[in-house]
Amino acid sequence: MERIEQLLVKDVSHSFGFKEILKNINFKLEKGQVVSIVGPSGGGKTTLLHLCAKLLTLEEGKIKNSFKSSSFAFQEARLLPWKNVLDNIALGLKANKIKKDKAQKLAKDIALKFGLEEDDLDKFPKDLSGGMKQRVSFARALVVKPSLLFLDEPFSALDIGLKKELQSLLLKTIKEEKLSVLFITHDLMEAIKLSDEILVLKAEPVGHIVKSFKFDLEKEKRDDTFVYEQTAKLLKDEYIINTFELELK
Ligand SMILES: Nc1ncnc2c1ncn2[C@@H]1O[C@H](COP(=O)(O)OP(=O)(O)OP(=O)(O)O)[C@@H](O)[C@H]1O
Repeated sequence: MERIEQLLVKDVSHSFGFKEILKNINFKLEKGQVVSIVGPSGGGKTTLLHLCAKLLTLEEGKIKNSFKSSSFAFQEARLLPWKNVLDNIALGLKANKIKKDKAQKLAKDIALKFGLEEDDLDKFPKDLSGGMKQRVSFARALVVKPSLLFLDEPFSALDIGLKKELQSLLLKTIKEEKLSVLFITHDLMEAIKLSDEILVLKAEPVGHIVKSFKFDLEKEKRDDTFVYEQTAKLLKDEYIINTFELELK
């Protein structure tokens, strides 16, 4: 029998010292699904993502991750400065004990797919633009073919063209490889474009989920008009207004 791949978060709370950051967080992420956590700065999004990815020790509640494998891409690319593009991408493959020749080939294929040029492959991170670093970071996260991908605001530092390009590549990968994604963002439009479900995390008095939104339209069919319309609708929702402390004009 095939095992069910899912991420189950149950009654999770977290504090740093005496400061409570998250309280009673519950949600589920299933195979092939994209769930985003949106909320204002300081609300505990990164803390929650890190708990889910086991980058932080869980104190209270349960997190059950039955996905076969997972990987992570951060807002800053976090490349190793002493390794070139190809070796940075191949890093995870090396950890998975894949032979060097094969690892280099897989790394090259995905680098080209993510818009890097042949000439870029032996460059070091210091010689790359921010956008190129982000492409490398994405390629590195996806080359290992994870079944679950954790994303920490991966598009926030990118210009609008590159943002759209990488988002489309991500959507394509999600569909083709049945990739599941948990990502955090404070960009509502991005969340609407990419998610099956959006969880709204409010900071006050302690980080908690106040509402969830689901979209029926397939992600590939969401054009700019859909995203703008849904954003306008959400911006009128009292939970969103309250969470982001928006003023109605
Ligand atoms: N290691 C830590 N030790 C102590 N406090 C921390 C630690 N990490 C985060 N915090 C605090 O926890 C709170 C939530 O931080 P977190 O980074 O999870 O929020 P966020 O919603 O991701 O914000 P942003 O969007 O600005 O990254 C903040 O008040 C932060 O100062």
